[in-house]
Amino acid sequence: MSQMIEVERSSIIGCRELGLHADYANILSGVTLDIPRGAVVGLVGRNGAGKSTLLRCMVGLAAPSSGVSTLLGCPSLDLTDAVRGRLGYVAQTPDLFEWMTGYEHIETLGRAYPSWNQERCMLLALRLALPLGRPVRKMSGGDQQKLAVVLALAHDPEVLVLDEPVSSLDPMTRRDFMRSMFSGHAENDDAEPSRVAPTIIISSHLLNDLERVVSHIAFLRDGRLQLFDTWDAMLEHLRLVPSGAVDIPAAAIVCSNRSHNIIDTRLAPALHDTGRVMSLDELFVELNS
Ligand SMILES: Nc1ncnc2c1ncn2[C@@H]1O[C@H](COP(=O)(O)OP(=O)(O)OP(=O)(O)O)[C@@H](O)[C@H]1O
Repeated sequence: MSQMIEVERSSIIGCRELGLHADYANILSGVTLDIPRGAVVGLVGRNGAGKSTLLRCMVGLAAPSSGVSTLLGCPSLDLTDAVRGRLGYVAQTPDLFEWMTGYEHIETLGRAYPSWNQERCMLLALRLALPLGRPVRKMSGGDQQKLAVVLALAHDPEVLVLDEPVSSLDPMTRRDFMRSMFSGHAENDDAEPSRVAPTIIISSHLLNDLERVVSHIAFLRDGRLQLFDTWDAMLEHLRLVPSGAVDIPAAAIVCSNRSHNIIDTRLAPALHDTGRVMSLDELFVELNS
């Protein structure tokens, strides 16, 4: 069957009807989304929802059973070296060499990327207090995670795909880390004013951290994209309404559980002042109850 499925030209990452079937289960089903340039997308969902699998499809490390994914206009399964050079990817388990020190990783990767920014790399490592002289096997899990992200950021990628990059970090380090990672975006652009902000997709269960830095949120449930929009639009238009409180047009119901409905007031403007705004944490719980 032809794979000629149109992807938005302006999208940095585009997925069309992406499906992945393995071990008699649908891990991904019909995932369609377009990530615009400069977006910071938080990819969230319960354990096993398919986040890592979707990210792996986006960067060409997993082959979908159906549909197509593109990155910087190139089919993900057939990325050119030039496109790979514009991508930074950090897997859930850091992809490092146990016997090599941080310095040796920096030296080796620095030689591989023409756009390597040694100054930025060392600055990030310093800010994050990375013990670069230690072999990876003697680093803590958090330091290994930090090193993997510093290495992914150091060639100034246009696209960053990060799979739970901060799960092992303590709250202080996480705050510093998020600042370093998102410098160039929104309020952080005073840190490196001349830098063009990369497009970022980041999966994480740390919703309070995400809420502060994302432009968009993608909710994945059981391999399906449940909701994808800007976080501002979700705050502006989504409301939590107790079941039975008011008559809601069916089209405006995003999701219902036993006690509540989540409604999109763009489809029911009369209900704009009904119900209440949710934090990302609350929205996550309601969408997954
Ligand atoms: N290679 C594979 N073969 C078969 N099943 C797989 C494979 N990789 C992942 N899965 C299954 O696919 C589902 C989605 O896994 P995935 O790791 O993408 O979820 P996730 O949302 O990233 O989870 P977590 O939040 O726990 O990291 C899980 O049920 C997992 O067991």
